[in-house]
Amino acid sequence: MSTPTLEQVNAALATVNDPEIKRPITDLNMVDSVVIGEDGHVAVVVLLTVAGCPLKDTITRDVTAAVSKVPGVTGVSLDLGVMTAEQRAGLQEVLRNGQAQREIPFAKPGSLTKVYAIASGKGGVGKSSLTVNLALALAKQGLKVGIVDADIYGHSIPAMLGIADTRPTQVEDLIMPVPTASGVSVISIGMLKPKRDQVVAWRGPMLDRALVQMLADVYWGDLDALLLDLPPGTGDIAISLGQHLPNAEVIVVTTPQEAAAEVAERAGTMASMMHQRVIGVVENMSWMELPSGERIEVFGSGGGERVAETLSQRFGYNVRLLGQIPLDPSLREGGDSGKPIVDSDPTSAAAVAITKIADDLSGRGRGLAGLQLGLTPSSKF
Ligand SMILES: Nc1ncnc2c1ncn2[C@@H]1O[C@H](COP(=O)(O)OP(=O)(O)OP(=O)(O)O)[C@@H](O)[C@H]1O
Repeated sequence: MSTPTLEQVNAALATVNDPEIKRPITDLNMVDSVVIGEDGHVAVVVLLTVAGCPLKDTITRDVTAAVSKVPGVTGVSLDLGVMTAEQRAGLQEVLRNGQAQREIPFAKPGSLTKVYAIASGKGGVGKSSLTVNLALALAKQGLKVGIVDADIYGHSIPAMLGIADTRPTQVEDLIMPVPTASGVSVISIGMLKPKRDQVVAWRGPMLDRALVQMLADVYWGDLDALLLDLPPGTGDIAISLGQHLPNAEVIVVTTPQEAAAEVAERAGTMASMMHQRVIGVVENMSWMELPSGERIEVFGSGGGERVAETLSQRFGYNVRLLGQIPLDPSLREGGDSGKPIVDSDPTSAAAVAITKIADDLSGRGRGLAGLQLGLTPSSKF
């Protein structure tokens, strides 16, 4: 067989994506050199963005597999180097694509990314569980999905996705979101703290800076959907989000309980004051199904319907009940073990309910109804 050509090897390398940036390593100037021996042995040097890049094994595996497939290749050796400061600055330039720093791509007119803010009145209603499972369900449909975990009190998203100990890679002042096994990109407010166990006692301006950092200083690439897990209640992050991303669409999570519904209505109203559109309500922990098929309504009933009706009346547009998710031990187990049920137990009742909500969301058109125009908080409510 004839010796492979440089074009063939380069074409093979162009099929390898950097796992964090999700673009071909050839576009990112990560391929430093390719030497093809007469015996068909190919020696490749790939430059990592930072020393100790957590995904170097993935890059090694993918490069070796891609080059091995080229006809005539008898062996592949791969050396990993590290980019110089100058090369990293060049990469940052490529990634920013001429865009000014500190610009939030999702806030730009014409952005095609759907931004969903998952809000709740109080903690513990399942907002984070819904966020991760909804993100995975959307990713399963082939969408490119990102999650911003902005829940300063909880920031439980990384653990729920099995990436609790992963720190994001930084290329100069651009942060790479952490990729999960399911292909969802994640950044968490917990990843911005110097130490994981540090308590966040940030107030308005610090929180605002952290939110902007997660939106503007993270390389998100082209996302179809971005999900934001907000802290419970109507605090500083909700106000900042309204100012920076007025086009975000809000999903309110509640349990069926009367008292929970009342505080959920407040969270929805807050979003509307920030000129964001509340697109629907998700009722979680709606019932528990016994092996006999009997349903026990552990937290009562009607909360989700009530919040949807109240907000519809208040805003003058239809706020739908998007779905009801039953209490399901496998959902809790999936969260605790870092393997969300939409992936690990997709036929469970809760996973089916969440997948239905994802189908509903992705089936919606973009239309003018979802676009928000104002920036300043109104005092209508
Ligand atoms: N439908 C469900 N069935 C069983 N367990 C659930 C369900 N929804 C949530 N849980 C469990 O309830 C706990 C709280 O859920 P989660 O962390 O998602 O809530 P949260 O609203 O994000 O809370 P916080 O805002 O305080 O972080 C978790 O242990 C989660 O696994």
